[in-house]
Amino acid sequence: MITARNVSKTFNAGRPNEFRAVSDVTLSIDLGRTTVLKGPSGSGKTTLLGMIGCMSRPSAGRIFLGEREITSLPERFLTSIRRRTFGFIFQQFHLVKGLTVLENVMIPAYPTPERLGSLQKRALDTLAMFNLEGKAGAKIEWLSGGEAQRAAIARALINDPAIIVADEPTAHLDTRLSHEFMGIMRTLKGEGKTIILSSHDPIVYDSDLADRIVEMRDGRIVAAGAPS
Ligand SMILES: Nc1ncnc2c1ncn2[C@@H]1O[C@H](COP(=O)(O)OP(=O)(O)OP(=O)(O)O)[C@@H](O)[C@H]1O
Repeated sequence: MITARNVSKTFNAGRPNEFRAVSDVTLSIDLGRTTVLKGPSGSGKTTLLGMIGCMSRPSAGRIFLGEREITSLPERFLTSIRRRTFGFIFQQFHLVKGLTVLENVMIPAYPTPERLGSLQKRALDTLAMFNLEGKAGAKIEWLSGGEAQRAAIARALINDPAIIVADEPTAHLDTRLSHEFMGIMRTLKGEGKTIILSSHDPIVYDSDLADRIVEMRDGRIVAAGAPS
């Protein structure tokens, strides 16, 4: 279980533009289930996901991964937990132009003592899961929207994370690709992955994949429960 206890995040603290993006959030996320953070733009979903996924630290409150409190760990431990535990899929994919598809998929594995050949094989095997092995040597910007989406998912899976975090994953996808994305998430859930999605897209929050909907407004949780 992932637990957030009284978590807040304040940007620009002490300055005139101080802003509290997340306010006193307490939340438990079950492993092996799919949780959807739902709420309007600016409600704090990305900020909360970032803290849960060890990408940023709360200004107040504590986050636990199982029994282990991760909030106050030194940066190098946090980085190591993040890499081993979480796979991230971002709103605009954040694929790196100029690099090949294979290189993009390998990025989250670095730094690593693993031999390049072995890492490349793992990356190719991951791309093959998405029928992209033939595109491994292509520049990432040559891919179609659907291919780029699948490359982004492959990249999130390279370290075989237990938890997939996807921030507004369908925001830039058409309806067909959005459904395809949810199909891939369904397969990953079937393999036992924990999935945490943020979205204001009904294709995501109305999906039968969602076990729990957490609704946010102005940095706070206003409702949480099974989908109605
Ligand atoms: N680094 C930052 N500095 C200052 N304010 C920030 C920062 N990051 C986010 N915010 C503000 O915090 C609020 C919450 O942002 P956040 O990205 O978490 O919302 P969101 O619910 O994910 O929105 P969206 O659905 O548009 O992605 C917004 O008002 C945003 O402008």
